[in-house]
Amino acid sequence: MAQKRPFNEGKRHFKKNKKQKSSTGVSEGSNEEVLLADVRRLLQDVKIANGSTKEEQAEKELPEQWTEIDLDITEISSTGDGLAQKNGQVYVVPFTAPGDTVTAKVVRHVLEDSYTLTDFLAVKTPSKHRTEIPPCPYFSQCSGCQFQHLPYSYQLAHKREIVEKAYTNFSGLPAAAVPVVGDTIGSPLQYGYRTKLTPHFDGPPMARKDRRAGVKAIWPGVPPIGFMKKGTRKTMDIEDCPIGTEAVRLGMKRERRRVGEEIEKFQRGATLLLRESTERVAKEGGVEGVKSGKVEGEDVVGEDGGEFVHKKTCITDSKATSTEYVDEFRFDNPAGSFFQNNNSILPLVTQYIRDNILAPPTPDDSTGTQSQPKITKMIDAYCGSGFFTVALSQTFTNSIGIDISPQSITSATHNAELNNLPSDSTTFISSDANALFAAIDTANFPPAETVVVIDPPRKGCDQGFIRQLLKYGPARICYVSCNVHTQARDVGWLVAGLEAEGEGEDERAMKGLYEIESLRGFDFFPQTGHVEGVAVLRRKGAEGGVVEEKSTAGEVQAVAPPTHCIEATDAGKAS
Ligand SMILES: C[S@@+](CC[C@H](N)C(=O)[O-])C[C@H]1O[C@@H](n2cnc3c(N)ncnc32)[C@H](O)[C@@H]1O
Repeated sequence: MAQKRPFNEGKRHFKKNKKQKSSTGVSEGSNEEVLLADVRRLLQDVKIANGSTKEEQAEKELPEQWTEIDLDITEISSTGDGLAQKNGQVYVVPFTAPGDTVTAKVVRHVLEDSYTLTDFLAVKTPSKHRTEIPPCPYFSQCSGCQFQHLPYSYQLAHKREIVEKAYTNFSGLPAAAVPVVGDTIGSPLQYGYRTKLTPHFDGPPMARKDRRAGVKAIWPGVPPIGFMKKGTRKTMDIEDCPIGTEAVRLGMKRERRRVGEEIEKFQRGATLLLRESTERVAKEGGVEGVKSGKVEGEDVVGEDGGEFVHKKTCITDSKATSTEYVDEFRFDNPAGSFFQNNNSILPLVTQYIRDNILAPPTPDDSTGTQSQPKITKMIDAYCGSGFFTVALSQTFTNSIGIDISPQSITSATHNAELNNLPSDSTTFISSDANALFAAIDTANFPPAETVVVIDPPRKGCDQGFIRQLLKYGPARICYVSCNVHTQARDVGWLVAGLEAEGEGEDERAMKGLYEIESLRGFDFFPQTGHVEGVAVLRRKGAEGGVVEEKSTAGEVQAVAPPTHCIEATDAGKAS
């Protein structure tokens, strides 16, 4: 059993956790930061429950590294790992459930933050929540999916709690400013949903100078091809991944075989791309449909797509074009570039946004008439290849999208054309999101008639963007995010406001103009600890700050170019 050693005995036995708090004191939404918030709250609860003092906790003894320890799991953290508390220390144990008693191996104590990372070894007494038999043989080793032992309803309830905690821990808002978080919307497919997987393999051991000198790599055999082993930097050999779509799983088998046969051609490790692509074939005209199987040497999966048959294949060339359909809309992209990875849930997300961003205007009490104009314009910030612009196009008379990647803007422009969106009402800007507001013509996009959809990368928006958004003051904001922690931080800024900065910045405009109307998670990634957050914000009106029809974000310029796309260099000068 575990040997004991005194806490913090002088020498640091375990590697210090380098990535700690953000230098700005503001959440960066990192795993460490999110875990730490859960650890602190759990320790606080324990302290309140047993009245222990800081000094008493400092007396605690910790087991030696690599020893085994039995633990009672009480909750799952927002990072997806189980948490147990023993003698004032929190133990983080992956692949567990609240109510489990498990044996774990001590990997690393994070002394300054009172938690310990462990490896899961075995269940001694199972939790009543542990009802599912994980279909994946790599469960409890692969870092990909932690929740296969939990029923889906439990996963959804847990993800609701993640959203709730994110707003408690990172928004800085009082509880009264955050609405009750709605139930998480589940994914229609809970396995077989991922349209993209990127397994990888490591290169052979080789001196750096030999590699630089171009010495040919010697492979001792075919290396493991797969995903990271949980808690390590080692790649596990993974033959199959049941969260991938059928076409992607077939592609995985084919690519593994190819790499095995051609390993000598590789000079170093590589990441493999597996991206599903769909061809729609009409059912009429004598075409019966496409059966799954080999067609001209290629693996094809035939699926019923309503009026159509969907021929699904797996693309491995990152520059080749992959096609996806969401409702009646078609999206073409370079296979290696960003597109949402769970096609099955996308129609639910776009329908939800449609239903929620156009909620009826509030009636004017004195006259009984509608006091706010109808929203008819959309700005799609961080638009990628135009998914939201295109999928929501029928709801708006004018849309404009912005993305920092010129390649994404080329795809967005192409996707608008593919879906017959007129170029005078749908435009895209290739630039940093911060350039957006200088390019907006408030005559074409009056704030009171405009919704801004925001879907940034995991790190969220920066304050510069939020500042400009507050100055512009659209009637509604719909914030979609793959990191609910940075989303909570940014929504906190929009609701509570920011300090006015420098001379000339309108203090009123920096006041919180917004209230959160609705908030919930969408389960884009079943079986994993991730949740996509969708927050809908409403401008409060005159009492919340300025309500101006003119942007103060910079020079106002017309945005009505003859084509869909405005080049980055022209972002502020569109005319
Ligand atoms: C999560 S993706 C969303 C894409 C798109 N909304 C979709 O659903 O396909 C985030 C996008 O933000 C873009 N991006 C990252 N930093 C940016 C910035 N500073 N300004 C504008 N776009 C940015 C990326 O190129 C990427 O396309």
